[in-house]
Amino acid sequence: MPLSPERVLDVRDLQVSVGDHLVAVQDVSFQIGRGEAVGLVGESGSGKTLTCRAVLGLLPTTGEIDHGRIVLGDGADAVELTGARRSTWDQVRGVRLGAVFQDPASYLNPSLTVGHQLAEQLRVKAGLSRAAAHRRSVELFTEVGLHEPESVFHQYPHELSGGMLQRVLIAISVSCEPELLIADEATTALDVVIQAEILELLRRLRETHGLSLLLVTHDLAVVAETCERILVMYGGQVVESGPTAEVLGDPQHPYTRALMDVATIGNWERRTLDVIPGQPPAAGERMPGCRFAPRCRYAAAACVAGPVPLVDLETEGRSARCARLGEVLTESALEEVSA
Ligand SMILES: Nc1ncnc2c1ncn2[C@@H]1O[C@H](COP(=O)(O)OP(=O)(O)OP(=O)(O)O)[C@@H](O)[C@H]1O
Repeated sequence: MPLSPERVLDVRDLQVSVGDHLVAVQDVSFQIGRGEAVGLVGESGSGKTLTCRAVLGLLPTTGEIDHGRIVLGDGADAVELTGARRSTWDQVRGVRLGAVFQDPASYLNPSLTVGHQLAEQLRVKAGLSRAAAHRRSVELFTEVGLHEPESVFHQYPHELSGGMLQRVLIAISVSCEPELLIADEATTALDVVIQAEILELLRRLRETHGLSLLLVTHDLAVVAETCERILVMYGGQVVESGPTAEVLGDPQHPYTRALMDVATIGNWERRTLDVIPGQPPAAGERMPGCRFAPRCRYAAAACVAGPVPLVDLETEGRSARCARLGEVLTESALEEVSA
């Protein structure tokens, strides 16, 4: 899909703490262009969900943005979301920003029909009349692939399967034509066939609605198929980013390489890199240098001496946070290690 230079999201220098001022997301910056799909990957606990929730203004009660800027839209439509008031969130969330999560049932009211919940959103957020909201709801249910949409309209969440509920939630999320849809592990709990259908639906919605997508997943294959760009997070930081094909074709950070190795041996269900000894750092864990160093087979003194910045690479749009950039992931170094 051709990219427009127009931005729908600009996140700069984001830091998020949880609990007793434990820093869980640190120094995170990225942009999403109009119509662009960006994949956010990393092990469990790497800060993907907190990053998304910071953008959505839905941090847990113990979570807060310490600093950084989150701007939705560009030019005259730009809105600063950090520190936004409730009235701003009412105009943004569910309208310009949509979201779907892993467990759709918990985002729906069990005592109201799914049609009522979508129609209500259209009435409140898009100002449609009762009759128009009903008509549009049925159209949207059809568009997201729900068969017999009129009868689905009158069903309650417990009467629908996980895949159907996710379709309902997607219909609700795109009902007000948002600029950006955040999908946080939206297909993780589904079986592979339904997962593929939902991903196909997201791809189609991108085309028909001009949606931008921030897709959080632990599945690199999904990112490879769906996203133009990838952000790899580790220990609360972005460690590598760039065009998906280039990053996955020639990773520059040992962590990205490790993720790819794990993906290749089909170990992702366990969602830890147990092929590499050690655990990822916990939120708030202070480390002077690279947060991956204790688990990195290439770690040297330079890696733990001090903070390692995210550095722009020669290839446009690529960056990586490694003290030994260009030194360790060369063909010869890899051969040496695997020998
Ligand atoms: N409400 C909370 N209270 C305390 N710590 C939290 C809270 N939410 C997240 N954390 C911690 O912050 C860090 C980042 O968590 P986050 O949920 O963003 O990771 P993630 O990459 O989305 O993981 P997963 O793939 O498991 O969802 C983790 O160390 C996690 O334990």
